[in-house]
Amino acid sequence: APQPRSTVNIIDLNSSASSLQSALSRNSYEYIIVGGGTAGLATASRLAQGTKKKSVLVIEAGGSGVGDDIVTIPKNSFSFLGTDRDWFFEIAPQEHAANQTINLSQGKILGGGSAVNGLVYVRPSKADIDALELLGSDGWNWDNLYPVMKQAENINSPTDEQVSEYDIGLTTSSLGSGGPLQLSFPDYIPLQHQKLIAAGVELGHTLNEDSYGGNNVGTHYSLSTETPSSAGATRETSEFAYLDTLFSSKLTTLIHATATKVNFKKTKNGQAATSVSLKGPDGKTYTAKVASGGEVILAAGVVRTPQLLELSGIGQSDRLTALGIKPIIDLPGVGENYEDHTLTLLTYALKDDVLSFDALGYNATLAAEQTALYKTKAEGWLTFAQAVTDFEPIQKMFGAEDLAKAEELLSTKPDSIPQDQFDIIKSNILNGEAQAEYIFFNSFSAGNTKEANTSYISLAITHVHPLSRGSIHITSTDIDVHPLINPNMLESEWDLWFLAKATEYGRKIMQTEAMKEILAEGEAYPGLDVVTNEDQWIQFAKENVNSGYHSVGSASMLPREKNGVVDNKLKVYGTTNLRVVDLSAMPQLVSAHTQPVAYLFGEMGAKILLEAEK
Ligand SMILES: Cc1cc2nc3c(=O)[nH]c(=O)nc-3n(C[C@H](O)[C@H](O)[C@H](O)COP(=O)(O)OP(=O)(O)OC[C@H]3O[C@@H](n4cnc5c(N)ncnc54)[C@H](O)[C@@H]3O)c2cc1C
Repeated sequence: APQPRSTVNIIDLNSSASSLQSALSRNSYEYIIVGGGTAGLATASRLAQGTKKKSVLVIEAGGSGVGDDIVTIPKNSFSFLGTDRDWFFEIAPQEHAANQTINLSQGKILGGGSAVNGLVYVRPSKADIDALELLGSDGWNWDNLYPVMKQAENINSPTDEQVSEYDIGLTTSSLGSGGPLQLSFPDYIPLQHQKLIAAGVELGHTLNEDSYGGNNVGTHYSLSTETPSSAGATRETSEFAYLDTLFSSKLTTLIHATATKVNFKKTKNGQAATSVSLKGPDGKTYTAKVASGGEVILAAGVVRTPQLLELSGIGQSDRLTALGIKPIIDLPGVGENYEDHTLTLLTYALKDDVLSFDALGYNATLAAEQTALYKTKAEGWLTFAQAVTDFEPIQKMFGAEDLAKAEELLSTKPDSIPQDQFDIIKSNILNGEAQAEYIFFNSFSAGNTKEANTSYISLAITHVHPLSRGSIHITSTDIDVHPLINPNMLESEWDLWFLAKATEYGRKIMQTEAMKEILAEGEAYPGLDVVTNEDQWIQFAKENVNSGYHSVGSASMLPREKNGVVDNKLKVYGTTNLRVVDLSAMPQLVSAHTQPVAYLFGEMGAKILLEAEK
């Protein structure tokens, strides 16, 4: 059960900066975790519970999500955009995508991405996980990591009512039980989302009721990171799941505290982290000291972990020197090998009697009813964020001509991807692993022809294994200046063509008999007569590509000679005691949403550190 907040040791620098100053000057910490996000809090809580040492400190730039409706109500996912829980990142103009600049909001809050994301909880495939070992990280394979993924989880099986109302099938034994992270199905699943399963089946997709066991291909109901209605139907974040349940008095968490640099001393075994500099809301700099034998663990996310490494003198020496930073470790991989899922959206109006979240905006009675239902019984529309996903391989999506074209495009390695990553992805594509994901956003989410009093739905089409690789680098020594974020979207010809074809296939899904039962005539965006041939779909993909908010790779776990930044113990090359546990260490994207991988890395970080104590 969650601990009462008064027992969880959180120091808010907004209100207690002066007491912190004295606490930090008196104490040093065996483990300092920079970033209290998805992976960071999993590592911190597990470490604090298991360590024989005395103290664990978390430094988080944002505040707490407790009592915050934007965080806790599942329906409000994505409502953090543009609020003070948002880092406001933006991707640099994308040369291969019509020079678009693209939003890359990320959570600036305890829980990080887990506090603001779409709540989708889906498992990567066995092949995605085995790729880690193939890329050079011994021991990082499905057989070893599947139990670690399960250790994070507590599956709440669908209730009898949910099974009978929605026909939910799920192999629950493929999920963990007894872990801190509550997973469940929302009380309410809109009809249009249910139809996505029927549409897939109509097109010959596999109905996969065991998508958590290593094979994720097919259409299925998928779990959300939320508690069941019987426990309030609130979002699970790493704050609520880990910090509030795996209680340890050894753990101190600073909020509204921004780490600015890790400081080192040279030893015969490499650079040793001695302290972390941080900045409070008052602009003052504080120092958190690392105790003898202690470790610093970076968990600041895919954008800000490489930023901190570079600001601390670890990265491409020339780049650092040019900015006036003294390089202490020349590590060319820092900020490289970065990628994100690419995504397009198609929008459709629903028939008059089928309603989406848009109706909450034009029907005040419905909005009031649903709010009351949620507040009193934890039921109804507000419990819902997502519940259906469909992951498809090219063999299900394409006819013979397109399959031949795919083989032809894959005969040449694109420039930015290393050969071994390319070989793995290519063989997965040809072996029938999922390459495109289809989900609905339950509202008008793209286009400019929104009619009043009309409910819409948008189909999101994601390319899950892009080949293009980009980079994230600082351009300033100021922690508050965002790094230059360039995923290099659609650089590879395969990425562009596949995203275009997968989007076109999305329209096919929307033209099934199952969809005709709920959709109004036509297509609100882009329009059935606007995009009609392959060239137009390619242009559409270029001009409309979005980020899937699933960034990885900017401080990759790879061999050093392959541009790696951390080894298979998540330790930064050239250091004795600096680790990375967030998704910057994940070297390659998966055919899944990424929070389960962040929890996996968080759990692995603690496991590795606790084993090192033995
Ligand atoms: C809008 C959105 C929707 C998404 N939807 C889904 C979904 O439905 N399902 C899914 O599986 N995944 C989803 N994701 C992706 C998933 O949430 C992320 O991949 C995952 O949370 C990343 O975890 P992380 O630990 O690497 O980083 P984060 O969780 O982002 O944690 C980084 C933390 O570090 C803090 N921080 C950064 N810099 C500093 C600093 N200098 N000092 C102190 N603290 C710092 C940040 O505030 C943050 O709390 C979504 C992401 C977003 C942004």
